[in-house]
Amino acid sequence: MAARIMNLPKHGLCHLMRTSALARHYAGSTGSASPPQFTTLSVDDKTGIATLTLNRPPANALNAAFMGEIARSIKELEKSKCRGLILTSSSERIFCAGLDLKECYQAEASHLQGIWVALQNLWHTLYSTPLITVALINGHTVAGGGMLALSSEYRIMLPNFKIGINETMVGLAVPMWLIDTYLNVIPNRRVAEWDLTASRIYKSEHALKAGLVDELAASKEQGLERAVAFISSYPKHSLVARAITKRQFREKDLKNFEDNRQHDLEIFLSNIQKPNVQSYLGEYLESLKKKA
Ligand SMILES: CCCCCC/C=C\CC(=O)SCCNC(=O)CCNC(=O)[C@H](O)C(C)(C)COP(=O)(O)OP(=O)(O)OC[C@H]1O[C@@H](n2cnc3c(N)ncnc32)[C@H](O)[C@@H]1OP(=O)(O)O
Repeated sequence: MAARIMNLPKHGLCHLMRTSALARHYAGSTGSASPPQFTTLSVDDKTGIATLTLNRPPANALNAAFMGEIARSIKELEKSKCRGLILTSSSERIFCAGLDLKECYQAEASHLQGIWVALQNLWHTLYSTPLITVALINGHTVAGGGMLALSSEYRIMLPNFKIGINETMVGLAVPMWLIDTYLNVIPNRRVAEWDLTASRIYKSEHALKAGLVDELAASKEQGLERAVAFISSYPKHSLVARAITKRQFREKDLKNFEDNRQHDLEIFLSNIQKPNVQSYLGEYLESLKKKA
């Protein structure tokens, strides 16, 4: 396999910017350059398929630097000759545990802004990319991790893991763009509403039945083979038309998001800083620690 590891540029978050300026500043921006810290990227030159491996132990929890790195890799791949992207994890247990809750607890408003804008940008970049995207979910994936999986076009999951969007359980409302993303996969509005209001978490086998994932694979190796097969099933001559068609399906959600980007940031900042949400976050973090 003709594979290469790419070094891609890094983010440069300025935590001192005011809310509105910040949202404007980061709209369409994924930051400036420096070597990757939390991901590895390999590209197979023969197939044009890239594999981006999330590597921020122990839980691939998303902080601003990590999210900026993922988004920048996607943007770089779009400029290259790549046709497809496989997202996977270096951990054998966790694909992604969502936002880094430790960084959301008792944090400065400017830090929270940086996290949320990075999440918005990552969602926008992944959801809108013309690349063929596959999430190879080789571990638990919840909340922001669920967002990564659901924003991809195809999901292959290993058995006995959990997937879902549990924001309400953490005391946070699910943003509209994430509801739209969920509906793109589970178009039954009643099921989607129930899942998201109840913070429903599916086991792999049930997620397959519900249509939340597309295939189960017995191992990561088998999952990678299936992901390559999925991406390769699109003939070369169809790629431009395919990308335009994908964009058309997702355009309304992307526009809704752009129209409400600032408002979405304000809602997050107001919710996450409420004393009851912060106090619940503290207890939740304690409960995660006690499990160990
Ligand atoms: C206002 C609008 C809000 C809209 C929100 C839209 C989008 C995103 C929001 C979010 O993402 S909120 C994040 C919510 N995430 C969670 O609730 C996940 C919590 N974690 C788990 O449920 C479990 O850890 C797991 C992912 C199911 C894995 O379970 P497992 O038993 O395998 O591992 P643990 O022992 O629980 O965890 C290992 C290790 O990782 C630390 N950790 C886990 N999750 C997080 C996290 N989200 N942030 C920071 N750290 C996390 C956990 O504390 C353990 O650490 P150590 O004790 O080993 O140091």
